[in-house]
Amino acid sequence: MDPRKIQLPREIYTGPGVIGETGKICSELRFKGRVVVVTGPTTLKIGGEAAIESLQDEGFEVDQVTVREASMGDVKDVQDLLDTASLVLGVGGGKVIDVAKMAATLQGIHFISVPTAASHDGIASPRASIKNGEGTASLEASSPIGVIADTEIISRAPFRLLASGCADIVSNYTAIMDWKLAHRLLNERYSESAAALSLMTAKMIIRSADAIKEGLEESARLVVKSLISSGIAISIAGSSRPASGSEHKFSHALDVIAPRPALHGEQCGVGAIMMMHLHGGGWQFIRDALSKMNAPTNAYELGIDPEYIIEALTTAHTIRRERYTILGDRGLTREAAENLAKITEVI
Ligand SMILES: NC(=O)c1ccc[n+]([C@@H]2O[C@H](COP(=O)([O-])OP(=O)(O)OC[C@H]3O[C@@H](n4cnc5c(N)ncnc54)[C@H](O)[C@@H]3O)[C@@H](O)[C@H]2O)c1
Ligand SMILES: O=P(O)(O)OC[C@@H](O)CO
Ligand SMILES: [Zn+2]
Repeated sequence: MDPRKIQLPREIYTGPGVIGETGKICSELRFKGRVVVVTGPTTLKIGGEAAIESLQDEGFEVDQVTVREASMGDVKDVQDLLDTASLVLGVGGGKVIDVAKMAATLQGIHFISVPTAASHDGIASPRASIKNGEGTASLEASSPIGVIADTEIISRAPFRLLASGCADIVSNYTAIMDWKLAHRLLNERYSESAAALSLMTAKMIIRSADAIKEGLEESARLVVKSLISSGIAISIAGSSRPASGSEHKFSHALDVIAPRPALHGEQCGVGAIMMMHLHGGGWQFIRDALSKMNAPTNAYELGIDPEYIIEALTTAHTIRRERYTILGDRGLTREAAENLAKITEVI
């Protein structure tokens, strides 16, 4: 990505009921004709139908497609439908948004992000995490031209998804520490402003932990804005560095190894506890913050066998090798991984 360029969403709507204005918003953004709405199996009913109805009321011709995973195959399936489309909308969780975002990028048309859960910070980011043969690749994509975050829908999502989004933001702490380390050791390009925004977002969500309650529209709005802010830090940096370091390597490793991975943000939060200890920082601070948000803090709460935690710790350094972190080039030995997970009470 060109370090001189910062690509951001043009319009961001956050509030109860905004999904009912999807058609009007797309018209005001000067789109017309045929659009494609990408949803997940469950999010078609949760938000897709309302968005489609609003688009049709505004005179758009709408096609809908359902995706189940965030693989290159899913991206291609969506892209094959985009020939005469002027716009793609992704209505769902992180995987749906990433597939819609990547398909629009490859097709060279605009994308609007319509999150139905506040579970990840890909809502407004210019990245797409797409599964390839070995695992998950963080691909450069175009930022959404618009975000339509209906906080009424998001507040009704399972609270676990909201807590996962909070954990994804808390994990910015160790991502920034890894980025600083790589800047000092390897003179990697570092953006003070992106780092400051990312860290401020994490500090803010921790300070607001008591206000993040199940079923509250205000809580959904607070977390959505933080996730968008984290995605904007990624835009400013031109990479996911402000929000993805060794804790994300651990999560991506778990996605490959664990038979039943937990949610992305949940895994990154537990990864941040352990990586904070590796950085010599206060892991209890991270653990207590996650606990306050009812996000998982250990293997048991992730529903993942300790053996997979240890194995993911010993292989995490092999994920995206070019991104230097506290794991170094050789990663953790098995003994060191076991010690780390025990000291931080993850296993
Ligand atoms: N591109 C980026 O910058 C970025 C950033 C963070 C995460 N990600 C990616 O996002 C994915 C994680 O996203 P996720 O945690 O949302 O997982 P996900 O996309 O698998 O969604 C989790 C589940 O929540 C359900 N869901 C969504 N909204 C709902 C609602 N309102 N009510 C009930 N169920 C609802 C979905 O149907 C799905 O079953 C990972 O693939 C991760 O790599 C990408
Ligand atoms: O680049 P990756 O590691 O997919 O990270 C993006 C996002 O998960 C940061 O919260
Ligand atoms: Zn993340």
